[in-house]
Amino acid sequence: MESDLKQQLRLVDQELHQVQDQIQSLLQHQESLLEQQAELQQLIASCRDVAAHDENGNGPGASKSGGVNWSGSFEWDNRAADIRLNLFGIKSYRQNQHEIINAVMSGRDVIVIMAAGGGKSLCYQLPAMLRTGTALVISPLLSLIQDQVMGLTALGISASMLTSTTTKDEEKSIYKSLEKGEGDLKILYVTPEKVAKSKRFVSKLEKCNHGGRLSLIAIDEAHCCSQWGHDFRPDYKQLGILKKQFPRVPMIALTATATERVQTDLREMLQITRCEKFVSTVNRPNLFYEVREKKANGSAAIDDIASFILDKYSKKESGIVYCFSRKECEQVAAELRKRGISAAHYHADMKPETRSSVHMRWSTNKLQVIVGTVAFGMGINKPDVRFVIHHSLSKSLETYYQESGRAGRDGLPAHCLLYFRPADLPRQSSMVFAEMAGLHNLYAICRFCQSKQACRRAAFFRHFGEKIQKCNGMCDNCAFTKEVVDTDVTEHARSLVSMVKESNDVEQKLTILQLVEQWRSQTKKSDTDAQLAKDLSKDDVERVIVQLILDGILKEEFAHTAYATNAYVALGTGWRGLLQGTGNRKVKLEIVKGAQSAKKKSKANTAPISEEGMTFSGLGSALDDLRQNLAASHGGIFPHSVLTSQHISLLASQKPVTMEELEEVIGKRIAEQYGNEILVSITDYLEEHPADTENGGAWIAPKGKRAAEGPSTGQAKRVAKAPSDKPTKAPATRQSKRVAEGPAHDATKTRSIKNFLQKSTKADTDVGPSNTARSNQTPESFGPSTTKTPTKRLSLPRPSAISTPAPTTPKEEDVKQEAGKVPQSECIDLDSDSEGEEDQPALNGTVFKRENEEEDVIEETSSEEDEFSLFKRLKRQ
Ligand SMILES: Nc1ncnc2c1ncn2[C@@H]1O[C@H](COP(=O)(O)OP(=O)(O)OP(=O)(O)O)[C@@H](O)[C@H]1O
Repeated sequence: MESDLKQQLRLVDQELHQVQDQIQSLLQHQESLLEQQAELQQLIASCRDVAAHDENGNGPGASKSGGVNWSGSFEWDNRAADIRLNLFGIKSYRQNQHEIINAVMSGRDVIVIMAAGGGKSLCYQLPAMLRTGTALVISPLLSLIQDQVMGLTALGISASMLTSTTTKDEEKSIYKSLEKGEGDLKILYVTPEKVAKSKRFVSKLEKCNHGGRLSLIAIDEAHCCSQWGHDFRPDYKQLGILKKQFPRVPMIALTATATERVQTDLREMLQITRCEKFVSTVNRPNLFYEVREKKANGSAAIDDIASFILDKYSKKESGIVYCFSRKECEQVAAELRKRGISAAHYHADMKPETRSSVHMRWSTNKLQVIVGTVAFGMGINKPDVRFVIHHSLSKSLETYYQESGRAGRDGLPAHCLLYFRPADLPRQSSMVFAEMAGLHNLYAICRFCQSKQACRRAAFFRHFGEKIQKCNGMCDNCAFTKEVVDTDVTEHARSLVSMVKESNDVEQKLTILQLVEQWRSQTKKSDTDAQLAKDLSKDDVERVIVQLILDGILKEEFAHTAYATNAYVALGTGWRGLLQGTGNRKVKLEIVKGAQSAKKKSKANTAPISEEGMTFSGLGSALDDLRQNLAASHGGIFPHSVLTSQHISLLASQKPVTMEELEEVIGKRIAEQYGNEILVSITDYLEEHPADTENGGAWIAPKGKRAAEGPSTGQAKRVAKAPSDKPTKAPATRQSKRVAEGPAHDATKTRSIKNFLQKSTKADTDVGPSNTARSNQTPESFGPSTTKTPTKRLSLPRPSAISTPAPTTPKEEDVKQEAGKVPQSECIDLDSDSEGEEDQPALNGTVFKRENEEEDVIEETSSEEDEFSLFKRLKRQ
């Protein structure tokens, strides 16, 4: 009787398992359908936009909504143009900026989706300058806030922040300004916590609004509102109260990426359901995407990374290497240092002083590479990051887009390199499986990595629901020719799945790596299957297993211990179909045979320029030196706060030689601050290179490679279109024409400019026309008054000119000190040919310590508060 019942129970259990599998599979299917639905809706919306654009004859960013053509003329146009050029130093608007500014100025709520480096800040900073009162900006990280406030202060804009680092006196004066309108505070930055937790602050805001002085509210990194976004912050959820309290104040929510679902969340949470939406392309044409197979041997993998950096970035161009765990960061940084690269680790488990110092050294180009966990993320404002390397897989395509997108924010060529090894999958999956759609997102990036043929860029377009655009050879699969064989591995797959079934039947759990080992050793011994083992390398077997997981034939299962989560392989929903051969189910694997070579250039295809480093040449290089020196002598501000790379490119091509000409390129404010030095640098250069009509000193890719299209400057385009490896001729600007006409003419001209400068400097010192403006500036903003000696040739050493690493430089010593901090006991054996065994128990599964990145990020946010004063102090030193 009892045995009958037990038999029945077993049957019910079995059926329950099957039902659960089916539910799981249906849920996955539902998830993927929802995703497709969102993507299709977005595609339909963008088709409508294109149709509207065609009808109206407006540009792609033009937006006409509710009868308003945001690209049209508005009463503030002239004032806006004046502030744009003369205050912000920006010559023309980029896609959508003008329209967004018009919508905000018209009092509308707006969602802005614009890629990293696209120019989101201008969209709220410019209206903040145009409108009366104070703009409130909510930003998630102190480091971001601090950079923005410093940048604005350097431009002479009254900007402050209210954070835990604000002194009582500063707070008092900010509150007075909000309450009574004292002072002229134009932009106030706060973290979301301030809005969510400080009643006092909200009541001051109410007073500010009551007095008609709350000009607008900007929510930066707005994707943090949504649980569907990649960086959810609970405090962002509270921001809905702002619209409730201040319904008439325009709100602008900005983010680099937001799927349709995230956008819906944003609208609802911020209570701006009737807002205008401006979506710019996610395309970053200057980024070259590449996925490489990561070698199983840890040391060989680092060798690969090191030679990539040393070969292509020998001028110490900045880069980031992302790692999975803190321990891995320390080890990889130490190994890179051993290979002659100036690198330091960065993660949440470091003293605030050390973290701040690493960040500072990297920001000021004294350290080439930061090796960080994803905790080193959102706060990065450095525009000239030339490469982002992922030593380990990201957790989704979206996070990869964000993390790799920290490269090339200045619009110049940069390289995004991801090292993928299928055996890295369980490390990530054991971290994300509990997240909503965690596995679904992780498997999407695995598919991206497993593919040897599909365009990487197209994967991003599809993911973000955007129409596919040309890649122009800017990813490995489009740039390189390789023989990819679509290999039928159905038999191998069957054999692997049988093995999983057998072990599951006896309740034995297998990790991916254990399955690989067991399968290889058993098939080698088998009379019938020995050939199967010979067909595939160990790496290929790992790839087949991951492919089976991606196809739902196998699945991952997770088991918890007190300290870790273990990932195992189990039977997925499709295993029966494969084993029974129903539906002619085939399993295919893309296998690359032989070496890859660069594809022949097609009409659209440029050379993979990011294969090479990028640097300025000629006058561009002289101006690059100058901005480094000026930044250092002006209280250690960032070089791009003096001149952006776009400015340098324009100056190098247009070669202005009078203050008026210079103002046309960089605007009055920057010209007022640094104009004399810039003109001296240009005239000196022209004097020394009278025949320099070539290239104009724009950025060049060394070793004769062509540069990709840079930021939206005419010069960038011209360089990109150069038909040969020869440097491109400068456009026929006034100056280049003049130079071409004869050096004698120019020499006279440059001498007279020098005379003029000498005179004007003297006048400056005596009565100082530009002193009036400067007298209002804080010493910290503008530093020592180097503008007083413009005629003296600036010949300070060029920081970036330090070529090969010299072990005795203080910089290297710093780095060695960092190395000394890595406890030996924590170092993995990089020579072992292990499958990540350093993190695994001997027998029973893949164990990963819970050093997850979320923890890192949270820690960073809190400890960054403490770091701020340190950061400021270090910056001043
Ligand atoms: N219209 C423009 N023309 C030239 N440069 C511009 C323009 N608009 C903005 N920039 C410059 O582009 C750079 C990036 O701008 P910004 O920091 O606003 O980007 P972002 O969209 O906020 O990027 P991220 O999401 O990475 O923070 C800045 O140096 C900014 O001065």
